[in-house]
Amino acid sequence: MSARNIARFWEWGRKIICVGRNYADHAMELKNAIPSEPVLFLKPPSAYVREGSPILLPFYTSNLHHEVELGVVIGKAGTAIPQSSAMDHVAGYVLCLDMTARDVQDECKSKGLPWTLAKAFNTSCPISDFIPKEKIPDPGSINLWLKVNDIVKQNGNTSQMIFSIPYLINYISEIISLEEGDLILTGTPKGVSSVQEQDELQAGIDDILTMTFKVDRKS
Ligand SMILES: O=C([O-])CC(=O)C(=O)O
Ligand SMILES: [Mg+2]
Repeated sequence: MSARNIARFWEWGRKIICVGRNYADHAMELKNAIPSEPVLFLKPPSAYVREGSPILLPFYTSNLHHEVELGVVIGKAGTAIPQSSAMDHVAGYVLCLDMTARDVQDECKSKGLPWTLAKAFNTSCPISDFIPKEKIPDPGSINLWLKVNDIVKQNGNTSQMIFSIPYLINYISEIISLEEGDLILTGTPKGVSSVQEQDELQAGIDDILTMTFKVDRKS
């Protein structure tokens, strides 16, 4: 058997830890308070979808939203990782979409229920190719954008994050040990909106990378 390749980390079946409300402008557009601690939730590895395969609309939503996010790929395991050495645990990055059934999430919020149905369904985590760490020397200052059918919906900069990547790695790893091949989704800037069957989503990071996904209904 050949050695495992971090550039195909999504095949390893490791955790996807998502941070919510990490950009004040997005927290405000959904009328949420600015958090004083990171808001965390999980997606299963079955949420991954790669370019060439569609994002499938769950049958139980009529308001599926896109959220473009920077994903941080963990390359070295650790528990209670100090902020000062947090970046040593990063292997690279991916561009991610945190697909969210917003109507279902709103219902979960009002009933005090977990967000699993809203956030963790099959194809709820489209990802780009792996970006080695060296290609993004300053992940705290890059532009993320997303277009639906060629119309710009999201355009934010990671400098707007409330909690930085080292802060998040320290905070998360105090609670949930990080393993090689885990992915952290770092939250979305403002501009989230509804997508429909047959829409085309294009997203990118500066001039580093773009990715394209189509929305479809399960046949
Ligand atoms: O659903 C939400 O608004 C929370 C979230 O994932 C984000 O802020 O990226
Ligand atoms: Mg999100």
